[in-house]
Amino acid sequence: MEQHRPPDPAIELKGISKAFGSVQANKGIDLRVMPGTIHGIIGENGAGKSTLMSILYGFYKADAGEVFIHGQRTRIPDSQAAIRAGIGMVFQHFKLVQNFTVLENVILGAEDGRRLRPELFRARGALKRLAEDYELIVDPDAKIEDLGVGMQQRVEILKALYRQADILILDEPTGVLTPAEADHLFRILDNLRAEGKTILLITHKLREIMAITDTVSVMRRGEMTATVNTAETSPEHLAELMVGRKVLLRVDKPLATPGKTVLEVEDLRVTDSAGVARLKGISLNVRAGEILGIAGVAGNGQSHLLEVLGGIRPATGTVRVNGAPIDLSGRCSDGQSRRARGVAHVPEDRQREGLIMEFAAWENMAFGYHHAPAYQKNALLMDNAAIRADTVTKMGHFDIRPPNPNLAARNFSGGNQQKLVLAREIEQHPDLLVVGQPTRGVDIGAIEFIHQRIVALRDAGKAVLLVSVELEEILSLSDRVAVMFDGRIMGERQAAQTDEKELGLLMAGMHGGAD
Ligand SMILES: Nc1ncnc2c1ncn2[C@@H]1O[C@H](COP(=O)(O)OP(=O)(O)OP(=O)(O)O)[C@@H](O)[C@H]1O
Repeated sequence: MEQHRPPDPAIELKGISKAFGSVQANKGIDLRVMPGTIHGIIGENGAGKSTLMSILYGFYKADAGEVFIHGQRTRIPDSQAAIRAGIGMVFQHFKLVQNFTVLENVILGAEDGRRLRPELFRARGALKRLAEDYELIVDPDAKIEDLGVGMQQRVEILKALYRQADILILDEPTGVLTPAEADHLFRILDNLRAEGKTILLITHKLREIMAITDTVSVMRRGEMTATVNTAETSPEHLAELMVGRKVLLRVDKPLATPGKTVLEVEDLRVTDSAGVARLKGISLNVRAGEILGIAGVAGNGQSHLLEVLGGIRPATGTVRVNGAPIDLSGRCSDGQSRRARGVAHVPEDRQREGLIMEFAAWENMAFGYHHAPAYQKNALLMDNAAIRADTVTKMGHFDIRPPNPNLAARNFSGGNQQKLVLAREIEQHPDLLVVGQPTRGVDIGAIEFIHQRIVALRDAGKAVLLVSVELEEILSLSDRVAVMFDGRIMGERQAAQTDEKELGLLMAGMHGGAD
């Protein structure tokens, strides 16, 4: 009788190692992923997930180890080789040409010496088929700059599929998506799996791992420590495998005892450079010892509110901190005076607004606080040694890895970059913390820690304004919740007296009953 040989794994890694200086980012990694499956990769910040994917995509050269694609030993010295091997990557920070159309972006780099016009014609047909087969619907003639992030991500996927990828790597694909966009992405991934494609999915969201993957591997400190069938595990078990201890998946906090009003916002209005009204008369207040959460689907004005409060976007209206009005001209230098007034700001986009990526961690730690007396040597000079020492202390408090103050911000993993910004702002013990998406890209152990620190700030009598697209985070951290829709506050609720359903209705612009 003929014996059926099991198929070769779509991806097999054997003994992959990679060091950056003294940091061993990957240590002898073995991994097998079967074709037609979705395989999740989880792990703490800095565990080495992105490094491993970069090796598979030919961005980094491994120091040791072998890659087999569908049973064939494959060398991947660059991304061209990865594409030839049928591997496609969907980046966190998209690499599309903004003023080109979707179609032009899809063929860019794939023309392969062929003539442009027939290639465009061919691509138009291919996009139509891909849209039908996988629900990957995008207008081929739209300019990238006019598309939202969810659509841009679809273009990245289309680009990979157009190049015949049958293995797709997605690194934190839902970090920038609205919940509806994330659901759509998962339908696309499901369709791709049904067609036999193999998908590697890096995410910190255990909910996503449980919902979509077949198997999941856990990385810890550069090693692959476990691989399990998703159906045989639970979020609690995965969290424990990842962090090596039990993790509280919900915040446990005492009731708030709010004091005097710290932040008063009255009739705040913003019109953007294209003349579109983004904030249409926002009024709210936050008292000492309470956390006000701002819920809302991304793009309803929350980012503009954060930027105004952070001093980097002009607005009309009134904002008072501890009773005194603050300047709303939006000049960057105003950030400094705000800090002197006890306002700390964690922007939503750590790479654009929170850090200077080429600067060392210690330089970033002084960013905005360079006038602090502890950082001054004398009237003219800053005390660099003191800033470095302070950075090391803060890195310890926030478990930032590696705890090297001289490393440039760009050489930290994404989650550790986020922790650098949070450490800088929270450790100032501000009267008012304005924080956007505090746990984006952050691992589950660090989320627990960051949540505890925000609650501790509240319990020390400080005021916190929290913006997050994660409804779970809003509900578990906030004392009061205000919902934003289309530049307005749709309603306000005590967090203990509302739920995801009611907030969801408000977030969709529907009034959910009495205010
Ligand atoms: N180009 C580089 N130079 C120096 N160190 C680097 C470089 N790239 C990554 N590292 C280090 O390698 C380690 C692994 O980083 P990697 O980005 O792979 O982690 P990760 O698991 O993807 O983390 P996160 O969940 O935070 O994105 C980290 O300690 C990081 O600081």
